[in-house]
Amino acid sequence: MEIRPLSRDEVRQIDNVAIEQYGITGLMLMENAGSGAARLVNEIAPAGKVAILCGKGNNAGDGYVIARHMELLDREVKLISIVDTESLTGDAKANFQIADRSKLPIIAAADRVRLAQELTSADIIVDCLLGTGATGSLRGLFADAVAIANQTDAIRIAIDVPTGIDCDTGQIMGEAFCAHETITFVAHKLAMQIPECHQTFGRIHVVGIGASKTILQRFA
Ligand SMILES: NC(=O)C1=CN([C@@H]2O[C@H](COP(=O)(O)OP(=O)(O)OC[C@H]3O[C@@H](n4cnc5c(N)ncnc54)[C@H](O)[C@@H]3O)[C@@H](O)[C@H]2O)[C@H](O)CC1
Ligand SMILES: [K+]
Repeated sequence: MEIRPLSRDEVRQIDNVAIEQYGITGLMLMENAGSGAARLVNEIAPAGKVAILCGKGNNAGDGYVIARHMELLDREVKLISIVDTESLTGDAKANFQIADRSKLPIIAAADRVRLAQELTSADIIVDCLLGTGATGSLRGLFADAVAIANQTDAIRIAIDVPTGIDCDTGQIMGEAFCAHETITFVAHKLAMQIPECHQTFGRIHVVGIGASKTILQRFA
């Protein structure tokens, strides 16, 4: 089903309708998002060590789901959290806990040096730092993580939206994760129509998250 490019607010509406009116839970949406993204990462880059950079919100939550499914695909994967995992909440916290209890490697990278160490050894870097919830210029280690990732020769795959670019306006908030591939959920985002942004998004793939046709029809 072809959906026109959506704004962050429209994507949020889909989430809210799915959860509040249809009884689809946020965890179901995140599981669909993460498992679909994991399969696509495996297709795009079928070999090599995968490092998943995680921030604080549900984009990070996707990363914890992606890691679990990458391991099931027999891939070598590690998670790098640039925030204190104690600060995670909601569905992101739930999937962090599942990943942690599943003994998936989760590294707390609290500074640039550790980030650089962990990222230079990765063949594929998956950006789960910020998604549609990003606001303003990148703060703290978020800017460092993007800069370091951009300097590696790893394959860079952004989840939902590359960190550092506004998904509606295409404005770059400091520096943006320069993705070779972007795996976005439900539909293209408005900024993906802006020619100048194409080098930040790279090749774009759309993954459904289980919101039913009746929900999506309003945006067809
Ligand atoms: N329907 C869907 O498409 C689904 C999308 N999913 C994923 O959820 C994210 C959106 O999650 P949200 O928690 O709203 O936002 P983020 O993960 O982007 O994080 C926001 C979080 O990060 C901090 N923050 C915001 N701006 C900055 C900044 N400039 N510098 C540093 N830190 C920042 C702040 O703490 C915010 O709370 C979406 O993109 C998808 O990946 C769901 O998984 C499933 C349904
Ligand atoms: K991202």
